[in-house]
Amino acid sequence: MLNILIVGNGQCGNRILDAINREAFGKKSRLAKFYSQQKYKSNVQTIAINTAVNDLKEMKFTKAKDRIHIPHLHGVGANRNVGKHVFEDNKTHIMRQIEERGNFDVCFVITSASGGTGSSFTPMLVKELKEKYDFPVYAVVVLPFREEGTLYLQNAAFCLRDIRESGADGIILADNQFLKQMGGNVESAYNGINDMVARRLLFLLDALDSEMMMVTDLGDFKTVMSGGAGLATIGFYEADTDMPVRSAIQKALSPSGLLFSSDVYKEASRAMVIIRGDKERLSIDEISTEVEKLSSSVGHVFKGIIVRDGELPQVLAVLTLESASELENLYSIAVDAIKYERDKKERVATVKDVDRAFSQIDGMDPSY
Ligand SMILES: Nc1nc2c(ncn2[C@@H]2O[C@H](COP(=O)(O)OP(=O)(O)OP(=O)(O)O)[C@@H](O)[C@H]2O)c(=O)[nH]1
Repeated sequence: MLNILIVGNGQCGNRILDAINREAFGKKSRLAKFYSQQKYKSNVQTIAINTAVNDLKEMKFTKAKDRIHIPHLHGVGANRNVGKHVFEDNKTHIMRQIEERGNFDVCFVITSASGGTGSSFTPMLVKELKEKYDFPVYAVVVLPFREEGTLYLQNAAFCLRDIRESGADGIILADNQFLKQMGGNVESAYNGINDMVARRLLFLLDALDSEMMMVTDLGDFKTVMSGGAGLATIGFYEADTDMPVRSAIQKALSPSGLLFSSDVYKEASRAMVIIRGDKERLSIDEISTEVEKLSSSVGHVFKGIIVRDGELPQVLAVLTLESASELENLYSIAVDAIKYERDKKERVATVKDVDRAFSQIDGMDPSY
């Protein structure tokens, strides 16, 4: 049995963590977690960390003892410098909370790249974890909608770089911009995206701790994640009643199945494909053909098959990327955003008009 730690930092990280707990505890009741066992096979510990107490209160499926409030106003207002200071001041407290939960085989830290709290806490937390423990730590990072503004874009660019430099064993990307077709308004898009990420992570955890017909395990996952440029994405698809497993694999690998835009046949470096379902529906020939097609363009593909009676075929693909053209696009607009913010700051520093206006009343008092 694997011991797994999942940390959700900041609002986005908290919400995805809550979606994971909802799936794991069953959706029936808000109070299900108090009465029923979680559905994880592994020993999974979840911790939500945030500076904004309201974000923590909003969580419905994560136990109160698993929500750690780091007091700082109502968040750090997308300012990563403030966030870094707040983490540093509270590092001992945060690390003690983790230590108290025991030993782990693997850890996932979930965050948005673009806010203040999660994006600054995550690289620092990963660094602390890597210095203290020897289990692998993977960051699950949500990229912003491109129209969300210059501060979010520049945060995303610096956050990703910081996470890579933190010693993380890999970064799994999910992109709000790419996934925004999930829902009509922002809230339902968020919920849809959070559910997608939660479902994929739970499937992965299940697969890493399963008795499989063909086995993939944590060791294989580590090998996949260590390939490429340290960046990865996850694809998933559940077949309809009549869909052959071959089509489900193709769909999981196609843009509509992925969390981050990529042509995996061109950009992937290593992969792990796990197929789960009723034995009758899992044609070994079809599976082998599709996996060979992928391995002929990406190199090594680990293959896992989990037999579950009565289940429709579901396919999960973890893919590390050796190049990511979409990330290059993001960085090129982030550079414009950084320049824009810098120029604005310089302008504000040199423009004295407002000071001049105020100085006109220096030494005067209001008369009533
Ligand atoms: N997918 C998804 N993205 C979210 C969600 N909530 C916020 N985001 C995205 O996260 C980014 C903002 O980061 P947050 O996680 O809200 O910020 P934070 O880490 O709490 O930091 P501060 O609020 O600045 O202290 C934006 O790009 C949002 O689009 C969510 O529930 N799901």
